[in-house]
Amino acid sequence: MAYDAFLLVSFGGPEGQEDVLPFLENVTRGRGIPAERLEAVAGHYRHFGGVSPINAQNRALLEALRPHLDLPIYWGNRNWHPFLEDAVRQMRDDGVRHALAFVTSPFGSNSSCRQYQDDIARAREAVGPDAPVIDKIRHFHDHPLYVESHAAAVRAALETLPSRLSARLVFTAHSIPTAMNDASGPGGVGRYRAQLLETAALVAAAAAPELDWDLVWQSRSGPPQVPWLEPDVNDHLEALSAAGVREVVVSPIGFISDHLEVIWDLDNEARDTAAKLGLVFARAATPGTDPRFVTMIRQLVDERVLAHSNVRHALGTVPTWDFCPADCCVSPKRV
Ligand SMILES: CC1=C(CCC(=O)O)c2cc3nc(cc4[nH]c(cc5[nH]c(cc1n2)c(C)c5CCC(=O)O)c(CCC(=O)O)c4C)C(CCC(=O)O)=C3C
Ligand SMILES: [Fe+2]
Repeated sequence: MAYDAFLLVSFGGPEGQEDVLPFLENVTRGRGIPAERLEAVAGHYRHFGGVSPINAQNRALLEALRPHLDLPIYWGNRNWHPFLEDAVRQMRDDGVRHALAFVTSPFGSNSSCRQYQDDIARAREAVGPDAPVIDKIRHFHDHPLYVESHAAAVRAALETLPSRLSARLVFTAHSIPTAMNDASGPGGVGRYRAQLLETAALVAAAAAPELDWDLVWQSRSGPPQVPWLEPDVNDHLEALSAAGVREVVVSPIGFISDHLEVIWDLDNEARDTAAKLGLVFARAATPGTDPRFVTMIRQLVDERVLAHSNVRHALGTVPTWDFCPADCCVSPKRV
């Protein structure tokens, strides 16, 4: 396939106190998030001066990628500047015809895949008929370099523990409504949780096959009466402590960099929970600009540009594809 641009597509985050509320409005418009939850999340951003770490992390990723890509690079977010629509307009003005998009989430679900594709479609529509065609790069939840990047971080975190032999690995990902999980994948097969279980198993096997591990969830939102994936990481730490576990490594395999959810919900909240329980707690790093992760992106681009569809680096058995079927992760839209 002849691509003439690379587009990084991400979530976006506020870059100052005055950005916090308009950003949260963009994220939660029509989504029924309770006011108390929004207040709390606004407080997390305010705690860091109203600055989300995510935009700086994307800038750093683009700088790390630049020497590895032969294509012009663009960047657009769903929820904050630089917006996707502006990036698509710039591409159009620069004469780009067919861009390849890397979305900063490895997994399927309405929130982590379909929503990004819908937003790309909306941005193209806004720009008009001469907007470039934009293809999304496939899921990479079991790419050997995604797995190895997290596994190396788990090994490094284990090194910091007094007695790594009795440690428990606790893998975390962003919780989503159970109905959204059930509807993820073609025809609704619970693909989000299935992919995360596969990532967790692969990272555990690569990092410390002798240790027990669990997959749990973090950063639940939404109204309390709507069921989301459980258990929450904090509840799980209590259960582990009650069962006699003394040391944990928490590895956020659902995140590619240290988003606000990682630095607040894990480094503040979960760490506090662990401290109250007397658990030794180490948080494993996310890929960020790890050279393995950067190389993975290069490989995913090559996979599409060279159209060597028989060369798909993948360690697991949950299938991935270049173009999502029309019925993938569509319904229910939002709960
Ligand atoms: C699966 C998933 C990912 C991982 C995949 C991906 O990366 O896309 C993710 C990432 C992120 N989520 C983020 C921020 C927020 N997510 C929210 C709300 C929600 N997230 C959801 C799911 C996910 N979210 C859902 C189902 C909701 C409910 C509303 C809805 O149905 O859409 C809210 C509203 C307040 C609240 O938390 O209630 C905020 C502020 C940021 C930026 C962080 C930063 O600034 O560093 C990032 C990377
Ligand atoms: Fe989110």
